[in-house]
Amino acid sequence: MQRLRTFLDHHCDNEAVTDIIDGLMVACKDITHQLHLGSLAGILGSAEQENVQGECQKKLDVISNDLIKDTLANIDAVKGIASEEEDEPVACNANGDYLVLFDPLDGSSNIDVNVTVGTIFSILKAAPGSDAASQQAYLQAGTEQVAAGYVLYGPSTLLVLTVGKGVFSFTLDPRDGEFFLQRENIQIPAQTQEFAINMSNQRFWLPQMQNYVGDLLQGEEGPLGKRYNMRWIASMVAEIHRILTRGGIFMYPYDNRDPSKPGKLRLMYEGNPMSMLVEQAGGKASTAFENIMSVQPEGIHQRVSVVMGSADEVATAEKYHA
Ligand SMILES: O=P(O)(O)OC[C@H]1O[C@](O)(COP(=O)(O)O)[C@@H](O)[C@@H]1O
Ligand SMILES: [Mg+2]
Ligand SMILES: [Mg+2]
Repeated sequence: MQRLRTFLDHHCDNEAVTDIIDGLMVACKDITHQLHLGSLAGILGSAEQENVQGECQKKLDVISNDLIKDTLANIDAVKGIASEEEDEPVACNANGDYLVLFDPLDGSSNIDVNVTVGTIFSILKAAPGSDAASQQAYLQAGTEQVAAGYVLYGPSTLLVLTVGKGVFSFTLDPRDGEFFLQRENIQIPAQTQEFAINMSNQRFWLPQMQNYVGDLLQGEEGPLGKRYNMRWIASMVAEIHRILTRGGIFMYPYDNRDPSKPGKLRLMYEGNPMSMLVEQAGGKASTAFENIMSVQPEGIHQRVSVVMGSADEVATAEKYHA
């Protein structure tokens, strides 16, 4: 079995990116440990404070953010970081060439019920002379990502990674703290009969999305002519991992619950990295109107509509919006 570092040394022809991914995994192993301790360490529950997006932070959101931030700040190649849990970007090493954007703990509403959560990350090259303390340095489209991935904290801790040459997954062996290569060149089946969406928002979606999901629900009696199954874990990492394992379509579309928040998921550290993984695995990642990775970001915490997974099914969803 191949160790992560050995794999990266052969597969990733960029030493700086290898160091960043390797370093990031040190923090993710610490997060695994904290999650395993859970209530024994008194770290479940709310941190009694809000992040910049007005969302109530969990203690573990804050702990995970600090672990990743401190680890990355000590890696020479990292020029700056942007996180869901930081209002503004944080400059790290002036001589670094890379920017790391992350969601330290995705699906954190699931922590207290002991359901799968994850860390999502995206790595961008910093423009020469850019100021890593300013948002402007980070506002690059998803197509510019040099690497992306997530760590899923479930029954096992897994890393799923792309450096632009396919998607690979690694399992953490808790006995020696090493990640080992498990699946190579992961491919998402083009067709599916499984969808994931939070149905409780149905009345807030655009009419096009209501029509599409309405037709999914009609199954073999409707225009799509097949019966669908539904899943909703409320943890994007877990949903995307299912899709990378057996196909499916995951949607968190625009809705009009709150006009200041068109869509729930964040472009730069949720939408873009997951889109890179899905596309590298032969799937499709769309806002329902355009490719997510083509969206030009205007802010690091910008939200985006997400429709991603099996290529043919995402294309069908897009047709309803054409
Ligand atoms: O609670 P809802 O509306 O079902 O939303 C669930 C979605 O929100 C998220 O939890 C957002 O991520 P955070 O937990 O990092 O804020 C996704 O993982 C998930 O898909
Ligand atoms: Mg998230
Ligand atoms: Mg989060």
